[in-house]
Amino acid sequence: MRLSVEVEHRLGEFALQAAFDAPSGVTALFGRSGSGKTTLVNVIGGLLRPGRGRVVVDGVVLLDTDDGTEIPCHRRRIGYVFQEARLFPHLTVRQNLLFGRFFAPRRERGPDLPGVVDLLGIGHLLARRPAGLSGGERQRVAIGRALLSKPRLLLMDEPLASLDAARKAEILPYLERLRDEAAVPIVYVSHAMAEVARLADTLVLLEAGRVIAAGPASDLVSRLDVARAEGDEASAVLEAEVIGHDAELGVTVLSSRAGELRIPSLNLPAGARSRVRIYARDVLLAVDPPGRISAMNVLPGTVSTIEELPDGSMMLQLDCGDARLLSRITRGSLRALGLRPGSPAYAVVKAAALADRLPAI
Ligand SMILES: Nc1ncnc2c1ncn2[C@@H]1O[C@H](COP(=O)(O)OP(=O)(O)OP(=O)(O)O)[C@@H](O)[C@H]1O
Repeated sequence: MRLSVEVEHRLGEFALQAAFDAPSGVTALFGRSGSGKTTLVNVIGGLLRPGRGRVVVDGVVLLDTDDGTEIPCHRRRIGYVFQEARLFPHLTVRQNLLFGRFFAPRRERGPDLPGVVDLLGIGHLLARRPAGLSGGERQRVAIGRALLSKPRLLLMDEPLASLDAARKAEILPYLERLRDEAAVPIVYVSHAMAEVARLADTLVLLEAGRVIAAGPASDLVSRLDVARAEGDEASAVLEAEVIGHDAELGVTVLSSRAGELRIPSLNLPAGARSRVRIYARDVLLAVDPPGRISAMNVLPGTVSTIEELPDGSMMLQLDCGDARLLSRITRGSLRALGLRPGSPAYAVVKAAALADRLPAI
């Protein structure tokens, strides 16, 4: 499956001129408020006809203004999940879910009610009405309803934005399951890097109506321009695989493109995949291999870029193995270490810094 989008559109003062291509999986549209994310989603979904545009999902042309192709919104087979769940208040959860199924083309393959209920963990809610659900539960039902319409694409516009931190944490693992188990591509709008780092396979960065970068999320998150915008939250994201556990040391060992990582024990079997988000503020640098040290992760690398941040601190990008890490240190530390682009250095990260960065399973 591939998603291909090209749009040119004016809205008053605002000009959207954006194009991107994405493979299957989760494609995050990421950018500040007003950068054009929702406008782009509305074009994909067919709620807005752009001045010029082409939208192709899995080889099916949904829109091509050049040759006049325009499949109407209700026939695009696109599932929507908005910031608020928008469930029918007078219907039970089961009836809300079945409402989604009502729109599913009979001949198409897709998830069934028991499969969706199991995927989203909403079996115990089926007889309830939306008013009796938490915000996170409501969103899970809204996702289930969208999935049961057998969409060829799921559009999620800031689905977690109206939830508090605890509800976000509760729902994220379900979104991960959705990504990993349901064969539906997802376009996910967000301006929260924490969500993007956890969920996105592809990242499309929007700024003032333009795509400033698009590509694999793990490569883009650690780019300096992204890091600059993220400030204290700047990070690198590594895809990792569990190699094993050391019960005595209380750690789980993961392999990643940057090298082996040790993190506090995780309840995952060997071979399981996980993502690790490493914040620039948690990465210390050493010129020589540190000797006796409490930090469990020492990753050799080479400094590739150094940049001063607006607050006077320094952001260094480090090539470690096949991956890129970020480290934020003071100007004084940089001077003391004498690091320059091309200098070898060791990235030092304590295991505990990686503890709460992992998906709860
Ligand atoms: N009908 C309209 N007329 C004029 N300008 C509009 C109209 N609708 C949206 N805009 C402008 O287009 C720009 C992009 O809006 P859009 O909603 O796509 O941004 P966004 O990235 O989704 O923002 P947010 O994260 O706040 O939802 C904004 O500057 C907005 O003010």
